Amino acid sequence: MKLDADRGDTLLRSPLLQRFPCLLGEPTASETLSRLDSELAWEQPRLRLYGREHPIPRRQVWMGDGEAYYRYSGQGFQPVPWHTDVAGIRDAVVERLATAGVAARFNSVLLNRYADGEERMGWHSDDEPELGPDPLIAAVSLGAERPLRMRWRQGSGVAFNVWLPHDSLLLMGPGVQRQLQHALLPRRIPGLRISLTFRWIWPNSRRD
Ligand SMILES: O=C(O)CCC(=O)C(=O)O
Ligand SMILES: [Fe+2]
Repeated sequence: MKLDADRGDTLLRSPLLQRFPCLLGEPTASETLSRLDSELAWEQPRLRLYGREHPIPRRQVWMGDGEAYYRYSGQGFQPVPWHTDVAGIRDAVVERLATAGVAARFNSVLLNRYADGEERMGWHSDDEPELGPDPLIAAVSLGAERPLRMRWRQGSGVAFNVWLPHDSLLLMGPGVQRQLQHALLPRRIPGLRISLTFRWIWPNSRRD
């Protein structure tokens, strides 16, 4: 059982897309979900889309080391300091990936809070310049199981769903952002979901 969790589930070999179950275990995973929900200062910034401003259809917190300044849709985000639980999840991710033979480091995380299946994130790749040319991104899911929809940016490959159960980890390896886009589309799935997408922001890449 332990071995299977360590090896995970390889969804794509090139670029590497791999899903691991049971990152934190219970009751830690469920307790962490409710602590993050109640303790973090969730924000709903307004972003400009096609010349009009809209509140994002979810809530978020940008967290990390002080140097991990990030620009996204024309706005800058200064990270809030690490919450103890989130630092613990970061360390568990690094350890699980190391066991799977993947070396990774993270100085920042975007936490996304989806109150229910109506809340969502549109099509995008995580390809901002501060992430470097071929970022490795690790996404942890807590709460309601929803599919991350993936589609190829070029060619005729078919789109597919990656279901992300409570307490799972999805590794998006180098090349995933360059070759694919992903989205969390609205679905009739009830329940709170919080995702944590861990990244490495190159220090001194501030663009403003
Ligand atoms: O909520 C998710 O699983 C997707 C989050 C995401 O794509 C991101 O934070 O860039
Ligand atoms: Fe993303």
